[in-house]
Formats: sequence, C-alpha cells, structure tokens
Amino acid sequence: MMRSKLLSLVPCATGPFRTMSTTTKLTTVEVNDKTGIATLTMNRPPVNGLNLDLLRDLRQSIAEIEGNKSRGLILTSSNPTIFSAGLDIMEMYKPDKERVRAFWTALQDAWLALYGSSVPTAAAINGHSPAGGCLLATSCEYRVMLPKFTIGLNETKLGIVAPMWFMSSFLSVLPRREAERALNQGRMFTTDEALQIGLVDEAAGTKEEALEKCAQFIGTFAKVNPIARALTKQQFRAAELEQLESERAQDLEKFLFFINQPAVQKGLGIYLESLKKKAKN
Ligand SMILES: CCCCC/C=C\C/C=C\C=C\CC(=O)SCCNC(=O)CCNC(=O)[C@H](O)C(C)(C)COP(=O)(O)OP(=O)(O)OC[C@H]1O[C@@H](n2cnc3c(N)ncnc32)[C@H](O)[C@@H]1OP(=O)(O)O
Repeated sequence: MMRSKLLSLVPCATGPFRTMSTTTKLTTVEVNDKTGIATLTMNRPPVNGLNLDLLRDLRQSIAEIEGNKSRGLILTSSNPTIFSAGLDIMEMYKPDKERVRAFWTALQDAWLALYGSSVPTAAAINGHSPAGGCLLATSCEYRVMLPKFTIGLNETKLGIVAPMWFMSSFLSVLPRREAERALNQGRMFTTDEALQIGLVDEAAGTKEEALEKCAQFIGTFAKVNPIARALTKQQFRAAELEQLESERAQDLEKFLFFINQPAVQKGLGIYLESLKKKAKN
C-alpha cells in the first residue's frame, strides 16, 4: 500500500512542535519528535469498524512504530464519539469464504502485534469502545477514557462467544471474577464504572488531556532500560501470545464454523437491522 509521508506542525498541550506523520486512508501515525511517542489514530468512518483493511493497516502501523524506534504508542480515534465499534459485522454476515478467512487472520495478526508490542502502549479512549474496540484498548498497557462513553465485551448479547485471546486481554486488566461475570453478562461499562472496576486507569475531560495522560504513563519508563522493559513485558504476555500462535489455524476454523451456523447468521442479521434502524431514527 502506498503511504504518503509528510511533515506537519500540530498544536499540543506544551505548544506547537514538529511531528513526523505517516498517513494512510485508515490510520495515521504521528511521532512527536520531542517525546518520541507515536500516536496511532484510527480513521475509518463512520464508526472505526474493524474490517480487513483497517486491521491490516493497524498491524502495518504498529510494525512501523516499532521499526522507527518510537518510545511508545498511543492508540486513539479521529472520531469524536467512537473509539471503535468493534469488528465490522459486515465482514461476518453472509461472508465471502476467502475474505472472511483473511479477515480473521488479520485480526489475529493485529492482536499479536498490539498485545505483544515491544514498545509501551496506551489507549486514549475518546469514544465508545464495544467488543473489538475493547479488545484493542485492553491489549494496551494503560487506558485513559473520556466521560459518558461505554466500553466492554458485549459478545454474548450478540449471540457470539468471545475467543480465548479476547478473554486474555480482558483478564490482563480485570480480576478473574469480574472478567468472567462481565463477559457472561456481555456487560458494557460507563466511563465511571470502568474506572471504578479498573477496566480503565484514568478518566480525562478532553482528548488532548487523555493523550497527555497516556504520554505521562509512557514517560514513567524513561529511566528504565528499554530492552529489560520489553523483555519483561514479553515474559508477562508470552503464554497468551504463544497460545494463539500455536493454535491460530484451529482458532480460524473454530471461528469459521461458529460464524457459519444459521442461528449465528440469523442473530447477526437481526442485530445489523437494529443498528441500521437506530441510525435512521
Ligand atoms: C467457542 C468458539 C469461539 C469461536 C469464536 C467465534 C466468534 C467470535 C466472533 C466475533 C467476535 C466479534 C466481536 C465484535 O467486535 S462484534 C461487533 C460488536 N460491536 C457492537 O456491538 C457495536 C455496535 N454499534 C454500536 O453500538 C453503535 O454503532 C456505536 C455505539 C458504536 C455508535 O453509535 P452511533 O449512534 O454513533 O452510530 P450508529 O448510528 O449506531 O452507527 C452508524 C453506522 O455504523 C453502523 N455500525 C455500527 N457498528 C457497526 C459494526 N460493529 N459493524 C458494522 N456496522 C456498524 C451502523 O449500522 C450505522 O450504519 P448505517 O445505518 O449508517 O449504514
């Protein structure tokens, strides 16, 4: 994919400074040359639905951030009210056989890249973050969320079962008892509830403040040996990463089998209809 490079002047809390910015249609990477922190912004209107292209783009941007020696990665959204609506249901509803395989493989790749990223990661959750959106946020090491939005793994409410590795990300943030109950209930948490339970680390009043708080978190590693930090993080996350790496073919087949069940297709169709009806009203 062609990626256009440009230098731009952007304002921030500490005043205007130069950032190196790489843009594709679906994500933007901006590296602050003062802090060395990269902001990875999802930009797929209308709701940052995670389709094949956005997932591939995310993975490519994560690799780019690791390759350009950034000091950290902040994941956020260009949409002022939606971080990500999760997986694009259109990829799973009446799917094309080859594309849906590529789609799930791209999701596995994006998760492995983000959860296993060698750089410190934080999510500035500047909007709603259901299901796959919550997966991305909980794959990061730190979360700052804006008020009056919701976050959670709502899969059971859609008649879907979250795979083990979705649970792994959730479990790396929440105590097992809370995670199990929330997943079984398909519970969406408000910002206040998420803060109280520990699903997010901090609340912020504005996106700029959220980005600043994420940057402060990444700054806490300034005096830590980066190789020791990266290896320590990888040791903590190795079991979950290795589990998916070693079982990804079976995971794909399980997904395909599950998604092709007539009852699951029917449920997704009804859910899509309800979303479209709501959007019209
Ligand atoms: C043991 C075996 C295990 C094997 C594994 C098997 C299966 C696992 C499979 C799947 C896992 C899936 C995880 C997911 O991520 S599923 C997606 C879940 N997401 C949601 O439920 C969110 C739905 N969306 C919303 O709640 C709202 O849209 C939102 C709060 C995000 C935003 O609200 P807003 O009012 O601003 O916008 P809307 O008017 O609702 O939407 C605008 C537009 O976008 C469409 N849309 C919204 N979300 C999605 C989506 N996730 N996918 C596709 N399209 C979406 C919506 O329909 C509107 O479209 P249109 O009417 O304008 O065309």
